[in-house]
Amino acid sequence: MEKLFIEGGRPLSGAISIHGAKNAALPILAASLMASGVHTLHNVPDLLDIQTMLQIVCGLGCKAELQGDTVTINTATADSYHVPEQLMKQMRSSIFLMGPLLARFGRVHVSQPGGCAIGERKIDMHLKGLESLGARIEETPQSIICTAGQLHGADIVLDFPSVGATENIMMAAVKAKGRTTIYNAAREPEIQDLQNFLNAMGADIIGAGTDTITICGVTELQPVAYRIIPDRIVAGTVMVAAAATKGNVTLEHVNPAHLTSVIHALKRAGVQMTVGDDIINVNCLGRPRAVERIVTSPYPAFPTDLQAQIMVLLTLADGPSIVKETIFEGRFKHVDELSRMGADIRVDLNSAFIRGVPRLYGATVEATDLRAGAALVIAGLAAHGTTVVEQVHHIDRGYDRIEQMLNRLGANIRRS
Ligand SMILES: CC(=O)N[C@H]1[C@@H](OP(=O)(O)OP(=O)(O)OC[C@H]2O[C@@H](n3ccc(=O)[nH]c3=O)[C@H](O)[C@@H]2O)O[C@H](CO)[C@@H](O)[C@@H]1O
Ligand SMILES: C=C(OP(=O)(O)O)C(=O)O
Repeated sequence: MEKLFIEGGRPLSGAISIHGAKNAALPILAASLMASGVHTLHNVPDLLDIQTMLQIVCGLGCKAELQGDTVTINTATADSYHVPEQLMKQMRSSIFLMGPLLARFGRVHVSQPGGCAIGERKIDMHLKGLESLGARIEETPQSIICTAGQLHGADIVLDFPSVGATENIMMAAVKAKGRTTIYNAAREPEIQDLQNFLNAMGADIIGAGTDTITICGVTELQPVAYRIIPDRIVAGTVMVAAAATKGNVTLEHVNPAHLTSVIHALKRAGVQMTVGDDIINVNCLGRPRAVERIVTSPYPAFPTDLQAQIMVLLTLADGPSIVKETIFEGRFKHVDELSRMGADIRVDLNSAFIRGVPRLYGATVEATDLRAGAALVIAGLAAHGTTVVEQVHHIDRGYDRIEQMLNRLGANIRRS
């Protein structure tokens, strides 16, 4: 098992280009199955989850490879609607195969998806949505078999604006007969990216980015070339790392509009932020200011995927802060690890009460999930002494060689 060895105490400085978004690339890769032929996807990050998705689509009969940041995928040879349990278990995003396979083959055989241990993460809204479109679902603890003749449009009201359920239903509805409207849809930028990709293939979708998405069924889709949006969570992670190390970093190839809540939170923490068309400069001169309250919520509010990272900054602030997590019930696992580095945090239900300390100290800590792991890397960069982060494979799910990215900004991180 690889570990990261971080020598802390060096301010990050310089410029860095942000890679493509995992959470956009994964559903788009799955959606490419719906149009037979050769697709070219640009700005695809080289991540563990992307490799897993490529393994899955190859297992379904496609030919796919990642070269540089470009995936070429030939879906013409796809001949299976069964995703083996061992691959399903490796990531949550394996569930994105349901909508596309149902749309292409009228049948899909999967099992419960895996992914970060950050909560129960049910898939009931995905399944209810597909049922509304006319799919029949047989669910056992081992497998989910979903069949349909011709899917039909439907009005679907989500109980909660689930990102994954919105995307799965959108994909399944693209070739359904008639019109589907998803109410209380999630509004994340990755959903807009999926809409743009599907429309480029010939779908007829409007409304992504709002809470009402309308999909008019079409019969034909064509393969396309498409560029994935920048990863707003990787960008946010670097922004917090720059601030926590009192650094001065310019992020390039980002979309500042996707980061409004994060920029706002950092400004409240006293960090100087300068925003251009596709660049953001982060400059932190002194100790961060405490922030009375940060609450995670669906987009455009503060993202749960940056909750652990911003908490690190607040552990170093000049007073008390509160971070409330409203999306996932098990997303405070980094708190115990940060406490081992000298942070003063008390958790009560879904709120973390943080009392800022002047400094953190290096320790051996465990990445329990992807973003908790990223937060520990930031803590290690800001801490005095050496931090060892174990279970790095979690971090590799969402960051393309995090140590190389941060070392380009002056960090001292070794993987071994
Ligand atoms: C690949 C991807 O895009 N992952 C993102 C996606 O995950 P994901 O799509 O899994 O997140 P959801 O928006 O679906 O989950 C939000 C909440 O709804 C619950 N829920 C969800 C579906 C369902 O059928 N039933 C149900 O109860 C979940 O347990 C959770 O409490 O959005 C999350 C919330 O922004 C992010 O943290 C993840 O990085
Ligand atoms: C929770 C995350 O991803 P996933 O939904 O793929 O587990 C994440 O990206 O932080």
